[in-house]
Amino acid sequence: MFAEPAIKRNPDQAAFECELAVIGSLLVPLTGAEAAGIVRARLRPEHFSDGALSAVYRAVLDTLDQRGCVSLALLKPRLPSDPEFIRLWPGFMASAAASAATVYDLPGYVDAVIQAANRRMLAQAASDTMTALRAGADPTEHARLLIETGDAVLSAAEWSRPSNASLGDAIDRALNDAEQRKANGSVPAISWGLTDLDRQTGGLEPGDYAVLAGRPGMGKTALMIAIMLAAAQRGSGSVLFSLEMKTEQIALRAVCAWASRWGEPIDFFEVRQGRYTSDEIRRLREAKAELSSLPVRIDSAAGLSVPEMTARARRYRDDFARKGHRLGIVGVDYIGLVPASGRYGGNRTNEVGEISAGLKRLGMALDVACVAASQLSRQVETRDNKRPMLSDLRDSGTIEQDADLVLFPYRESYYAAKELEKLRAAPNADQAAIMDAEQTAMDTENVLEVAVEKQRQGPTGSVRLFCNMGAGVIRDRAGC
Ligand SMILES: Nc1ncnc2c1ncn2[C@@H]1O[C@H](COP(=O)(O)OP(=O)(O)OP(=O)(O)O)[C@@H](O)[C@H]1O
Repeated sequence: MFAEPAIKRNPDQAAFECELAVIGSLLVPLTGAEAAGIVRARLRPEHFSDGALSAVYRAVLDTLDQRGCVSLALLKPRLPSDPEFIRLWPGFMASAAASAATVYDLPGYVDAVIQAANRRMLAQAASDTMTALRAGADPTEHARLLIETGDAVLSAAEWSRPSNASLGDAIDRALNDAEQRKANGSVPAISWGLTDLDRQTGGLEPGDYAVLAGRPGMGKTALMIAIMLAAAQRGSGSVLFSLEMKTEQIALRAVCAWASRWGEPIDFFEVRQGRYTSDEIRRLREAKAELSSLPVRIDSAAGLSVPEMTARARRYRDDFARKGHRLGIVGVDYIGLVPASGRYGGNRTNEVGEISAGLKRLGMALDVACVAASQLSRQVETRDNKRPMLSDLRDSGTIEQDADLVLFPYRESYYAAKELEKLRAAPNADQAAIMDAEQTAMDTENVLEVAVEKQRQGPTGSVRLFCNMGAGVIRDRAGC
């Protein structure tokens, strides 16, 4: 066994031997490329216990990619140039080649390397925290560090579920899903609770990241609440992280919307002012009883970061599971209020990119759909046609790339009402124009368009839903 200090500084001998076996497997002439396919998806250079090993791993993968095979001569230009490393690495490569894992055993070795990396990371965070706390450091800052580290460890454990990498198994799962849908009449894995939107998108899948983007007032929050409640009613537990509104405000909107689904609308603004009839309060109490039995949680803790949301969502998921429910949707209202890590020194585009990628990871790690609201810039309103376009997301970090689905809720009535106000306030009011505008405002009052502008797994298109913004109702138009 090769064990000189420049390569092997970490005391964890067993982990080091696994790292050696992994690198060795990539050096085997006939199966190196296959081994690379197995390790690449899960093992990152940082998982190795030593910078020199990370460099070797990276160099071997790059060489396999570009040349299709590895040899000491091909690797040499890609490796660290410090003299001690150069002296030791031929011996190290010989040891690695001698202890190579077979492609059959490789997943187990990869697990062991990741496990050891997580052990080191967690131990380091715990030891740094202890040292800092003993020296009087701010506990909240260190609690955040521990949550972030714990989240990274748990996410890695969830990513490493067996069989995810096998194409054959994945095809089986996809075909089984398709058969099940055929048998159940195309019931989606996670329904939006809105038939037309389900038809347009096929519903949501665990791991999907969907973004509801629009200007303020378009109905993003109302749509988010409607989706959460309807999904829960159809059996998918849902958690809404509301960074904008308090739980009580969301709850009032939810109960008014639920009580108003098919009857006379109950305006949440009026109820909040204490203005309601005895019939309305009776309907609200009935709606409350129904909603209380649904697996829905509203979490409005201020300033939650993505790792904090992930940690909390995991707890909600486990809590639901204990009660026999499955967490299906995690909603975030809205991305602009999620704090970033500070790594990008205030560069908001990069920060939004970090948050967006984190939300995609949250969905993948917890096997749930993540639905996040995002506010578009004023630029949308400088155009005659104020319907948003994908290019309006260009300033929003990598949202457009990260999202599996991008939906633009749009209410013509919002602009029609403004136009009417403007016409009425004009000094020489044009009566014909006012009548036209009144007609448009009336025709559009209960219409919410949702444009599906990006869908990774299907076509784009637009659906028209019924809305009553005062009551927060958003539902299918059927029966209107
Ligand atoms: N009683 C009411 N009658 C008509 N419209 C109403 C009523 N109450 C609220 N609204 C409208 O509903 C919209 C707010 O909906 P919602 O909060 O879902 O939008 P949003 O897109 O989330 O907005 P923001 O980004 O500002 O939070 C606003 O345009 C508001 O004017």
